[in-house]
Amino acid sequence: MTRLIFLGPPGSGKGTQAKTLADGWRIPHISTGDILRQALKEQTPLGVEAQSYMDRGELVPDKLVEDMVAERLSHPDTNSGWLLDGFPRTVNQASFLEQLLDKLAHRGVKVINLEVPDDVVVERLLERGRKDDTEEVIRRRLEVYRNETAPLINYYSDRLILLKVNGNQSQEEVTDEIKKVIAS
Ligand SMILES: Nc1ncnc2c1ncn2[C@@H]1O[C@H](COP(=O)(O)OP(=O)(O)OP(=O)(O)O)[C@@H](O)[C@H]1O
Ligand SMILES: Nc1ncnc2c1ncn2[C@@H]1O[C@H](COP(=O)(O)O)[C@@H](O)[C@H]1O
Repeated sequence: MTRLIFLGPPGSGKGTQAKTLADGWRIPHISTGDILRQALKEQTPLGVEAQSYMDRGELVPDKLVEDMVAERLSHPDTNSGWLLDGFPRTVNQASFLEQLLDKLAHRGVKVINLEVPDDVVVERLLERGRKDDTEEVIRRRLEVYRNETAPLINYYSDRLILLKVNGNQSQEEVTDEIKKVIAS
């Protein structure tokens, strides 16, 4: 049973790796960013509320994403495992997730921390060209990452479930390293 949380700065390859592995293992890839972008496209109340935060590179309020993740993890397809990409992003969200997984009896979670230098992620994001991949918004997302999300490295390291992976190599090499570290 594989249950993985992907951590790492914007552009570190969380979505790329989570999608490849989820397709191969036939388990759900749960990306909070993708769910929010879909809600935005459909102009649901959630999407409308999230839009201004996303456009500015700010985090959407915890409660909104926590409800989304609780709803998604309640689907039966997650009983065969899951990959979480983009959640948690704050210590509050991590502590919410811990309690939720406890209630759902989802055990054996591991955290993959994709390590990629800042200059490399900026270059990748400018090339990706999503709506929030402008220089100004990227700068803000990196700042938010450092202030709000990076503390999760210690949070999960303290819980002895953090696995470091060099994200600054080819996509295939990163995938192989992830498979290796979770097996060891
Ligand atoms: N190992 C890699 N080498 C080079 N480019 C990569 C690698 N992995 C991903 N990319 C590219 O970098 C960009 C960012 O990757 P991806 O969207 O997976 O990152 P992310 O961590 O999910 O970002 P975000 O948190 O902003 O959604 C994409 O254009 C992707 O194709
Ligand atoms: N876990 C999250 N908490 C708050 N805001 C979030 C979260 N996940 C996504 N967001 C918002 O969506 C955009 C894009 O997310 P990506 O993971 O980069 O696709 C992010 O900047 C937040 O505004």
